[in-house]
Amino acid sequence: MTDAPAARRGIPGATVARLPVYLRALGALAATGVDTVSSEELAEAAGVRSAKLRKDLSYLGSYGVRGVGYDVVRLREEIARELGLQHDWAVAIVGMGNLGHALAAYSGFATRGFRVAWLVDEDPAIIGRTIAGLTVISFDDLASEPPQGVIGVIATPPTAAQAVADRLVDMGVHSILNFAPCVLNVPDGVEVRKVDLATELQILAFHEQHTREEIDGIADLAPVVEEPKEATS
Ligand SMILES: NC(=O)c1ccc[n+]([C@@H]2O[C@H](COP(=O)([O-])OP(=O)(O)OC[C@H]3O[C@@H](n4cnc5c(N)ncnc54)[C@H](O)[C@@H]3O)[C@@H](O)[C@H]2O)c1
Repeated sequence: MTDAPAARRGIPGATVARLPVYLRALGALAATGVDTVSSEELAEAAGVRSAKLRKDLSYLGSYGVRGVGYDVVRLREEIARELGLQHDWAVAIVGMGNLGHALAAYSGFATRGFRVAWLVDEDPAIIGRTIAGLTVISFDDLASEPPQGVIGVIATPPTAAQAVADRLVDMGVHSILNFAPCVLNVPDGVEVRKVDLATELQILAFHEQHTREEIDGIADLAPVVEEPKEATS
């Protein structure tokens, strides 16, 4: 089912972005006791077309068995291995305001193999506080023992985000998840992923506006039905 060397060859970014979706769908199937799944069933559970799913999984060297489908446990392992999820990753959250608090308390990171290990802020009123069982430290504290293989999460105001990214990169961080609404400049070899709920809402607003225009347009084109005249005598 798997050709491991093939899985090491270049996988398109869009495919990588869908692998966690397949993983989540497979997890849900496994939880209900499903052993094997067809590409059509898995594609439907993941919300993609089955041809796309098959193409994506072919990059991992997974082709399934004709007439049987994919072994759920095995495919989960293969995707998890490709994503580097066989071991826990430590996460440092920088900026312990509203968002930082919520992220630190989010149990979904731990269940997916991400251990929030450091909480960082610059505000002396916040440093030393305990949030979700961890003590908030300063950047200098973090820099005194630069963490290895850590994923940095930026939850500071945008005005501070570039300086925070620079400090994380100086410490050897190669992977950053940026929640601040700004573009970060980082050297080659550093991967930045951006989360921006406001942008997502703007895209939905666009969709909503055009849907309404279509509905209004259809209403304008609808034939006018004349009310029956009442008898006068
Ligand atoms: N991506 C999204 O969908 C989304 C959603 C909500 C908020 N945000 C963004 O997340 C960020 C945080 O929002 P919030 O509401 O938690 O803000 P907040 O003001 O409540 O918290 C910001 C925290 O960052 C700390 N901080 C500032 N500069 C710092 C630095 N140089 N080093 C370390 N810590 C520093 C502050 O002391 C504060 O505790 C903002 O940029 C906001 O726009 C993004």
